[in-house]
Amino acid sequence: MIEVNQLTKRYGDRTAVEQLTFTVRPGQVTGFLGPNGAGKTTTLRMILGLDRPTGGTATVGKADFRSHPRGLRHVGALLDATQVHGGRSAATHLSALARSNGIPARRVEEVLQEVGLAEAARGRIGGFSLGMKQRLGIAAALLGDPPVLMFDEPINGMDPEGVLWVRRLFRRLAAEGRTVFLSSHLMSEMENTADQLVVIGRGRLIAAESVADFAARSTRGSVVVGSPQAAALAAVLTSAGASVEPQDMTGARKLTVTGLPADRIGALALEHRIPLSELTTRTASLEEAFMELTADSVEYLAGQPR
Ligand SMILES: Nc1ncnc2c1ncn2[C@@H]1O[C@H](COP(=O)(O)OP(=O)(O)OP(=O)(O)O)[C@@H](O)[C@H]1O
Repeated sequence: MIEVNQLTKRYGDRTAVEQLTFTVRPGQVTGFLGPNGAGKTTTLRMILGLDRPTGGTATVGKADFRSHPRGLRHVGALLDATQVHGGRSAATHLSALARSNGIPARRVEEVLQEVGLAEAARGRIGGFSLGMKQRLGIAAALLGDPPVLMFDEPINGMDPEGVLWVRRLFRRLAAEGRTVFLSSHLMSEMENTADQLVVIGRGRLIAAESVADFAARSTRGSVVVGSPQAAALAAVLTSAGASVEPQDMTGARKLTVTGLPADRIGALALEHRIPLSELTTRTASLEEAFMELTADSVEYLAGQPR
């Protein structure tokens, strides 16, 4: 369990994290989402005791992380996969970590196997791809067999096979009863991986709820309607209170309608003797829900100075 309470971090007059409060529970994968610069890494660093909060607290298993002498047995974390000594081998790197954390040496081989680096274990880390470095960082996090695991953007640089592997690994770790907390700036990465979401924007909490609840909060369901008489249909629907847009630049025969349900649109078309070629309800995707809820907190919007 990770508990964050009123956590705040300021750098001079810049506020990176503002009064964040949330709980990350065991037995589930929790996604930590926010646009670039939202404060995810800063929050993870404070939970790990690597940065000192300006205010508030972050505890792991009821204890401040710094009070645990054998850190890696308690929390495994991957923050920046590129921050490893390039001259060492993966095996040497992990062996050093195992020694300094009082972890049996046999765990090194076990985690190397687990992350698929057994073959590459004796080669220099300097020659590793980003995806391999991510695997090595995950191996280090798993080394102490900890009940709590935190990963900052773990999927960056991974190929599709690696993404699939890492998703299965996170699901399995959660099924074993561990607390699994993953950051990402992409909702699509969380859609198939996470049970719960903590969403932040500009350092503030936007949502802390299940993936399903988060998706349901997006109000923007719409209906796609196709008709050979799209212009006449648009006029009818608009006068019935809907808002109507052509579905794409070329699709003069297809409309995206919000504000009226599909059955009402069908009834109106029948009433006005307008034939329909399509009538499809679209629920907003998780990605759309995320963009909608964080729209006010994106730091850098293309083409729109703030
Ligand atoms: N050491 C620091 N000194 C000054 N400002 C900082 C420092 N670290 C982070 N910040 C600022 O705090 C804010 C939050 O940064 P952080 O790296 O935590 O965001 P993030 O959500 O992890 O973003 P990304 O997805 O881009 O990695 C940013 O505006 C960043 O510029």
